[in-house]
Amino acid sequence: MKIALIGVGNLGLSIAKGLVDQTNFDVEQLVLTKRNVSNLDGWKKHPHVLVTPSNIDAVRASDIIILCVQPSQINTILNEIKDELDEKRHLLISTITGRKIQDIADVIGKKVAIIRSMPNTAISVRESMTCLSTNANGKAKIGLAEEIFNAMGETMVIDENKMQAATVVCASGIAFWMRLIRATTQGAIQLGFDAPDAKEMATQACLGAATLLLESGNHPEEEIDRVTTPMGCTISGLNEMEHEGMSSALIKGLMKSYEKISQIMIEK
Ligand SMILES: NC(=O)C1=CN([C@@H]2O[C@H](COP(=O)(O)OP(=O)(O)OC[C@H]3O[C@@H](n4cnc5c(N)ncnc54)[C@H](OP(=O)(O)O)[C@@H]3O)[C@@H](O)[C@H]2O)C=CC1
Ligand SMILES: O=C(O)[C@@H]1CCC=N1
Repeated sequence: MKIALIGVGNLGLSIAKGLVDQTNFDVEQLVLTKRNVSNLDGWKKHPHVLVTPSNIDAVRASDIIILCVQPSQINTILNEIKDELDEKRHLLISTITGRKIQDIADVIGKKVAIIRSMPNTAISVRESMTCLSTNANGKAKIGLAEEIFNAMGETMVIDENKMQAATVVCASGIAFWMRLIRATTQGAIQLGFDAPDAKEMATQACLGAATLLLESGNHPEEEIDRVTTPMGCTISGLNEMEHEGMSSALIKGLMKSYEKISQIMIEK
């Protein structure tokens, strides 16, 4: 595959790392673009990676173009590359928050296959939960998008009208889970562990909980029931957390995050 990543910042670099580390398919060429490429020198040593500030060169050299710029930057890029886009050759994959497939199609003015994706930064370690949606023009290429993102984690094809919700749960979700792990680390330090040990304990406990659910298919409460000894320490801690509003705070945070995406959608 010949892939271009346009706008390699936080997410673009994570995808680049995931792509070069995955082994499911050959990346014949990977083109990375950003305006200031000085921090991408390390990438030049990769055999199939080309670094360039030219989005047009990237589109000419690639079949699959993954757009990773901020929402406010996307229209400039689309206007810059639209004349180079070929309806038969190119697949455009957007990672842009709050931008509909139709918004992109309207700027391009061509029937190029467009797929909207929502990966997260764990794509760098091939553990992303990536949601995908498409419209009629992109349907024939949804399998190709699944192949790409399945090599770097899990994928789920969803209706486009659920993409904002998926952004909050899966992409922002990385930050939310990080904060929970950090809070657990702080608690462990207060209980007497040094910071590195506390972080390792919190992180492995989190991985263990997630793996239990993934491998058993159980509901979280079923696994909680196995841990909570009657009159024991776990239920005491858990109930105190709920009295302090833990579940409520998380749900309210997800709703606030969702509200913000509606605002991003208006700010074109
Ligand atoms: N960060 C995340 O976890 C996730 C982000 N997203 C979405 O991905 C997109 C990118 O987010 P994120 O990576 O955090 O943002 P960043 O700001 O980190 O990255 C955007 C990159 O685009 C480059 N850029 C800006 N203008 C141009 C241009 N004209 N041509 C080429 N490159 C350009 C910038 O570099 P330079 O200034 O050098 O050009 C920058 O490195 C957003 O739309 C976001 O909503 C989606 C899921 C998760
Ligand atoms: O915070 C944001 O707006 C983007 C979308 C999801 C992750 N980062």
